[in-house]
This record gives sequence, C-alpha cells and structure tokens, in this order.
Amino acid sequence: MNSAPAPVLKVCGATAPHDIEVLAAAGADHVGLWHGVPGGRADLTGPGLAALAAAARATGALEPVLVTFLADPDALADAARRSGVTHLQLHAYQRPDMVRALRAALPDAVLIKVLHLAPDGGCVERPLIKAYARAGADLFLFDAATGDGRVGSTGVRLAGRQVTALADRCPLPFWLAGGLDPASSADYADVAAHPGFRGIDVDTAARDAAGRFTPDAVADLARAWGTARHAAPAVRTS
Ligand SMILES: O=C(O)c1ccccc1N[C@@H]1O[C@H](COP(=O)(O)O)[C@@H](O)[C@H]1O
Repeated sequence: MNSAPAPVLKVCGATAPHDIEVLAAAGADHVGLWHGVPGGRADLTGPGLAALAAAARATGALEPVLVTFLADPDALADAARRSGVTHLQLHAYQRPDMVRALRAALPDAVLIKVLHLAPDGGCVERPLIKAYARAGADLFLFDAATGDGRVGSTGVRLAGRQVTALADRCPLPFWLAGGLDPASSADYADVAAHPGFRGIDVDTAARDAAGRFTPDAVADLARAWGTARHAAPAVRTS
C-alpha cells in the first residue's frame, strides 16, 4: 500500500489579492510569497507579505510559503512571526548553521531547503545534504542553477535520472521545480513514483505571456500532475 500523501502544487510569486483568488480557485495548494529577494519582481515588504499570507489562509485552501534569499535567521524568524507564515523556503545558498538557528527560533515551522542542480546534473549542496537534515530542515526542493549563476524561475528543466539519483541520497522528502509544465509530467513518471516525492513548485508555466497567473494554466498543472486539489478545488470566496 502506498501511504505517501497526494503531491501538492505550489505556485510561486503572488503579488496581489487577485493572484491569491486565482490560485485558490484553480486548485493550487501552496502559494509562494517572496520576501528578502532583492530586486525580485515579486518581492514583498513585511506588511505586503503579512497581507497576502492572511488572504491565502482565508481561502481555507492555500498555504502561504515565505520564499527568500535571506541568510539572517533572526530577520527571517521575525518576518515569519509578524506575517504568521509557518512554511519557509530557503532558495539561496544558506548554510546548515543558518537552518539550525532558524529551527531553534521557529520550532514548529516547516523549513524547505532548496538544493540546486548545476547544468552537469551535479548538486551544488551535495556535501551539505545530511547537515541540512541534522540542522532541522523538513523538506528539500530541487531546482536548477544555470551556468551563469541564476537561481529561481530559471525555466530550466532537470533531467529525471539526475533527480531520482539525488532523491535516493536525500534523507528527507522533496518537491521538484525547474521549468515544469503540464506536459512534462509524462517525463517525470519515475520522479513522481519516488517515495520521497511530495509535490511540484512552478512559476513560469502558471502564467500567461504577460506574466499573469491564469486559472486554466494552474488547473492544467494540477490535473496533469495529479496534485491534491486537482479534482475538486474548493475555496472560500468573500
Ligand atoms: O521565481 C523567481 O524568480 C524566484 C526568485 C527567488 C526565489 C525563487 C523563485 N522562484 C522559484 O523558481 C522555481 C520555479 O520556477 P520555473 O517554474 O522554472 O519558472 C520555483 O522553485 C520557485 O519557487
């Protein structure tokens, strides 16, 4: 019997209440809210983060995730407490000692550490994987790092074989990111069948050409990947 929970769909980079409504109604499970992403097109102030996190929680369907490059555990814990966000995605090259300090500050938080795969398929943080788990991370997120150093919303896909090889080494479950779309679910059958697989994280494919989230794109992702709310999205509307 497979007792793994249904995978989740996280969509990243909401900036307005309308985004929250679209994502909740279309079947997303988590929404990524950027805070501490300097120069990022979707970066939110502390009050902006708190407002959108509250809007997400009010839908009864969307869990807000604070997505950050911040490496200061005190600043991050403060932002989490002020906004009430309990899921934190460390998307830069934060070190295990930072994760340990964050865990001490936020004992009940869900800490998601990104592991970056380079163009050659190697994991940049490979020597630190066990240290992240010992420091208190709950979940890894596999995403691409490009040859010119870009991370986050690269639109670059990871090779399925390299993902499963990394997953086999990881002591924690994982989400998958990197240029995912509805069609690519067919190419990641082995990844989706891995016992550690817990969901996908998408930015580019949830948007139209103008960069707006579209209900059809989000619903197509949920359906194609069989994520938790793909069949019967149910949200509270105000
Ligand atoms: O989207 C960004 O630019 C971003 C910036 C800072 C941290 C994370 C960011 N997004 C992450 O990018 C991947 C998916 O992107 P895509 O589907 O390949 O466009 C995902 O992990 C987002 O959380």
